[in-house]
Amino acid sequence: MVAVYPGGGSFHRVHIDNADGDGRAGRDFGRVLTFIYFLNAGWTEEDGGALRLHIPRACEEGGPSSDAAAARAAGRSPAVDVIPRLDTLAVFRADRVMHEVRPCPGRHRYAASVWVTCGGG
Ligand SMILES: O=C(O)CCC(=O)C(=O)O
Ligand SMILES: [Fe+2]
Repeated sequence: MVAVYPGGGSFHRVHIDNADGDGRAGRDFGRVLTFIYFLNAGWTEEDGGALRLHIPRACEEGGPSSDAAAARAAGRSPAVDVIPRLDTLAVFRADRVMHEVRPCPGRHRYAASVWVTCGGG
């Protein structure tokens, strides 16, 4: 799927791509992995539209980083922002990683998404 955010503050609220875990109950097509390839030449942090990945607690096993611990202590979930520059590929667990698209104030933002599925459907 290719998606365009047309500027004007467009965004995508916090969500998960497969809310049904491994998809066996048939929701969200059993998505287990998300690949997002960004198509925006010359995009900078100032253009907004970051893909914000909220780090699940399971990824902190073996010792949370001090950044993650500080974020949780402040009542926030630790997160990583991916700037949607041309030729950047983001890959994450579709059934575990909450994420969002931060507001795009000006430019059109393009991204191609592919989901790997397992069961479900
Ligand atoms: O374009 C992006 O960075 C993410 C889009 C997304 O989360 C989705 O389509 O489910
Ligand atoms: Fe998503």
